[in-house]
Amino acid sequence: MNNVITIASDERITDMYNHFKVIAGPGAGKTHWLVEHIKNVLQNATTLHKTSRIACITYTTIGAEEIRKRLGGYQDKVEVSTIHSFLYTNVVKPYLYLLNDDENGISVDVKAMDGHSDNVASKWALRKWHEKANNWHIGDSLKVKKYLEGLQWQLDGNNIALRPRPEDKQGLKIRYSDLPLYKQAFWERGIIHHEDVLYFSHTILNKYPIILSHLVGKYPFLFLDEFQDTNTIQVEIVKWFANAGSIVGVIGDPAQSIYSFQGASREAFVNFTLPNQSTYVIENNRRSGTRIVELLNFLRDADDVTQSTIRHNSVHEVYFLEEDGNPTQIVQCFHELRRHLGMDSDYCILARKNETVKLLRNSNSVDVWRVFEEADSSEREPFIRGILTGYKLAMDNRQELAIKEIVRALRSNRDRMLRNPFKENQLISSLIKRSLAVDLLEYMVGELNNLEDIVFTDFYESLRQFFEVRNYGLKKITSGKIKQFSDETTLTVLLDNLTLPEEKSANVRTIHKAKGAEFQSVLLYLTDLDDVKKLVKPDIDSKNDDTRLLYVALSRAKDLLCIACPPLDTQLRNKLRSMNLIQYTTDKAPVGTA
Ligand SMILES: Nc1ncnc2c1ncn2[C@@H]1O[C@H](COP(=O)(O)OP(=O)(O)OP(=O)(O)O)[C@@H](O)[C@H]1O
Repeated sequence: MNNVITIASDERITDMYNHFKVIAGPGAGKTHWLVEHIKNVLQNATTLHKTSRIACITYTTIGAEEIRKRLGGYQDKVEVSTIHSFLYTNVVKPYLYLLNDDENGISVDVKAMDGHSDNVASKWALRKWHEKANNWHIGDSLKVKKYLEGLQWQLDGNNIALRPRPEDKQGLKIRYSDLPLYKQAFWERGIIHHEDVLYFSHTILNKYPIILSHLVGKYPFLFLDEFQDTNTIQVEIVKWFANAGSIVGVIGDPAQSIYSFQGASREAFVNFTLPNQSTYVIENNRRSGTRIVELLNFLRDADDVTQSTIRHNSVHEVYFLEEDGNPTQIVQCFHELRRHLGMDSDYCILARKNETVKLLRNSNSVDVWRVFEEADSSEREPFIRGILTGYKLAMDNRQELAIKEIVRALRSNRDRMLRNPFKENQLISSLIKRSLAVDLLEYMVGELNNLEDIVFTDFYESLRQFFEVRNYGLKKITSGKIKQFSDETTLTVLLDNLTLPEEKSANVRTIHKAKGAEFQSVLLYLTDLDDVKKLVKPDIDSKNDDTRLLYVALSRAKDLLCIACPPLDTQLRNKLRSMNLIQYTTDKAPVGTA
């Protein structure tokens, strides 16, 4: 790489008024460096005034919490948030009304708007969409649901359009011109999805660039971590901030770009440049032991970045295990190895797909939440999903987010009347929603530990009583499919099958949910031989994310790394051995090391 300056993760840069890009591999200390850089700017920059702050954008809310914690006493002058939350607070919430009813054809109930949520094509939304688009003939509701939930805003020149992911098309004949009608159904209720935040922000800032001048005054510095996973709409917005006067700094690793399905690409990061930008590289890996770093370097052989380890005293081998149709045995084997090596600190088991995570968690193979939704006509499913997500977040020590989630589950219309599954004509204010949410969370944290084995009917009844004493009425479950479902389904099953959008303490996760995290021991659980082939013949710069996903997973390990593979042929097995990976078998002795 040309004109690149190598720095250490604890090194201060002197030209803090230039745009910058920091490129570094996993465990190099990017986040550590960013936190120190923010402190440096706060201490020394002359362009930060009383009312201005530094904006620090992270990819996840867990990432934001971590940075806030590390900033300690410095956090008052820093707004640390995800790009969605930053743009929602600073652009969408205050200015979205400007777009209503103009030639964009956008009509959002701004008053009922309360944050942004996942795009879930629930029954009412599907019904509304079919009604608006008059396309009842499109069958296969499961496929349609997946198609609509995967919709993304794509930037093409000056146009932004709503498009499906290629893998969701599955022969469905849906007119692209009908897609905005799906969004419209939500917007009319004041519901906007995460991806809509980007769309609205882009449209607002494009139409009213004067807002940018105001934002640049408020945020003279804008830093973005994990920028390799930024999509093209975000890239454009960030460039607008830079052109309008903010000092922009982006940090990332092209080899860890794993969100192509959301429109991110490693090229967008590699090619990202701003006028007079300084480019820095941090070379070492401070996280992982020697063998792990060797394997990581092998995977990114085609790249410019070769890491050296700092942790020379961590020299554990990298192991592989072959599965013979018994995942439980593999997991036991991994724990046995941890014990054998004295690894008693944290661990994580990583898999590519949600289904594998479910299998490893012994969860139900039937999608119980979908059955719930199908069985009910009073929209209990999103309500219960919301409050139980809140409960799980609280158990994950994320109280503030938990309360937000419950507040959102207490949906009301523009006249502030509670929606289903509450009875009609019950007025609620935002303040009461919040106090109800706090009470409900306390109640669930206190009670659910003892109640997990009860059937849903009983849990729902206890909820009904909870609200009744607070003068709010939930509809009763009396008969029909929902009654049968409620009598047959335990709360434990519902909780086990509820995956959080982000997880902080789960021991079994998808690779995407382990981004940025680190563990003493990692088991990467591969179910597909193609992944093993990618491991032995990696392509880190490829258009698809396959090799990079493996790379992200492997680089989460500090000391012990194990890879579980499906049954291998001799050639593949020998190839792994030639890469210095040690086979660990159920008879406990690592093959070839006894
Ligand atoms: N200068 C430093 N001094 C001491 N420890 C450091 C330093 N820099 C980083 N570390 C430690 O090294 C580990 C990796 O750092 P960090 O999480 O910042 O890496 P990263 O580059 O953001 O990694 P990834 O891209 O994999 O998320 C962490 O445990 C961090 O506390």
